[in-house]
Amino acid sequence: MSVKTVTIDSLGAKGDGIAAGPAGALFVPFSLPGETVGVAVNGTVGTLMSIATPSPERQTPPCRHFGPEGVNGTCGGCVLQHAEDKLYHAFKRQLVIDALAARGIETDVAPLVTAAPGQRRRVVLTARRTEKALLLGYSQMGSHHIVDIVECPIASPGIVRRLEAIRQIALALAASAEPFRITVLEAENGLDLSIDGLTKLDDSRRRRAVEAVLGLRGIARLSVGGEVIVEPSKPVISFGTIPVTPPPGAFTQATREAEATMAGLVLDAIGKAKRVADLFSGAGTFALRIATRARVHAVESEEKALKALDAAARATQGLKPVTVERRDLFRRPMMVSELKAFDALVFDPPRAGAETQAAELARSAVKTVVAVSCNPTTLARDLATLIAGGYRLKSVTPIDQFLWSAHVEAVAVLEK
Ligand SMILES: C[S@@+](CC[C@H](N)C(=O)[O-])C[C@H]1O[C@@H](n2cnc3c(N)ncnc32)[C@H](O)[C@@H]1O
Repeated sequence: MSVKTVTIDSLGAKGDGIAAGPAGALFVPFSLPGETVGVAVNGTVGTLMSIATPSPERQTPPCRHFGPEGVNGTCGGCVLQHAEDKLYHAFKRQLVIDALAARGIETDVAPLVTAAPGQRRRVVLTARRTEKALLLGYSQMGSHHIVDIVECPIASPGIVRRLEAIRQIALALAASAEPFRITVLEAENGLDLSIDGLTKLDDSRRRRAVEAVLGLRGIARLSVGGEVIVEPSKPVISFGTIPVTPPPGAFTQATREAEATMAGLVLDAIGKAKRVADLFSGAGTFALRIATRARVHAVESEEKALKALDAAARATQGLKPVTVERRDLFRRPMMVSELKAFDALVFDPPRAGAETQAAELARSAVKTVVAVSCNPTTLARDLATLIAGGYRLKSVTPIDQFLWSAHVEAVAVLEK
């Protein structure tokens, strides 16, 4: 390993600074464009050792776990706390612009809808018992080491306030030094904790975990491997005005604010459409809101999510008809013949995108299509397919949901 002085030219897609290194691009985490930095070079990665000329857009990271002055960042949850908002926001929007341009799509990308600290209602923590205590936090960047957290400025105050309670429950569950994951969702009536990766849960640990939850305030449900262990009150979140109990560990948008923005864009785009399909619907984030004004068919591969959606629709007065279909849309996309039933369609796939579905959709006559995405690269690929099939791209809005990460959401509206 050698130590070198380099100047950072730009930010890469993962938020690392990029410099010209001896063997091509050198990626330097926690550096910013224009900075001259000392780095320990190991292949294509430079570990930041010192900053000779800091960028005027460098700021003191708000979280103590990010690393001293942004040098040698420790907690793997964030990559860009050291960048001022203007630079950080431009970086996020540019991720979408670049991904579209790489597919030959030149369009006006709307300003970024920004995120603020304290908004995350859903975080995924890792816990591991040690000889003396319990580590609870995020994995350190590039390693399995868990950074034990006492604060987390991205998480909602309701989660941060209960970190100690989560720690007590995790301690009751942990049988060995094996790490396990805790998905924490702040529901409207308390935390919904869903544990994965615990290989065994004997009766005494189960009992201790139940006692821990019942002795604490503010925990709505604890599940292990999808099984509900204790549920002092059914966790509820609302999609618009419609209450839903999501299944343990289910996908939910990570912030209410980003979800509301995405849902608003979806509802604006579908306008007065009467028959709408919601593909990759999850537990009904968009479908249930759409059902306040149009008939909706929700398609999703997770049975429990669909059950939650269906139960919420049945329990809510005054909605238009909602139908649900369990289907693997990668293997069995909705075909052109089926798509005839709809005048608008929303699709919100996982990071892999919706390649096969986009190909069918491109050949369809569905008038309005809204693509919601957490991955600009696959979004751009799927949009290119739709555009080649005759769709016109009306708008693309980037939305920040994962503050200080290199992830960005986007909502694209198309018409034929
Ligand atoms: C990004 S989430 C969006 C969920 C929902 N639209 C929302 O906003 O809450 C993607 C959803 O796609 C579902 N999914 C993943 N692979 C799928 C597949 N092959 N076919 C159908 N649904 C799938 C996941 O279960 C998840 O609910």
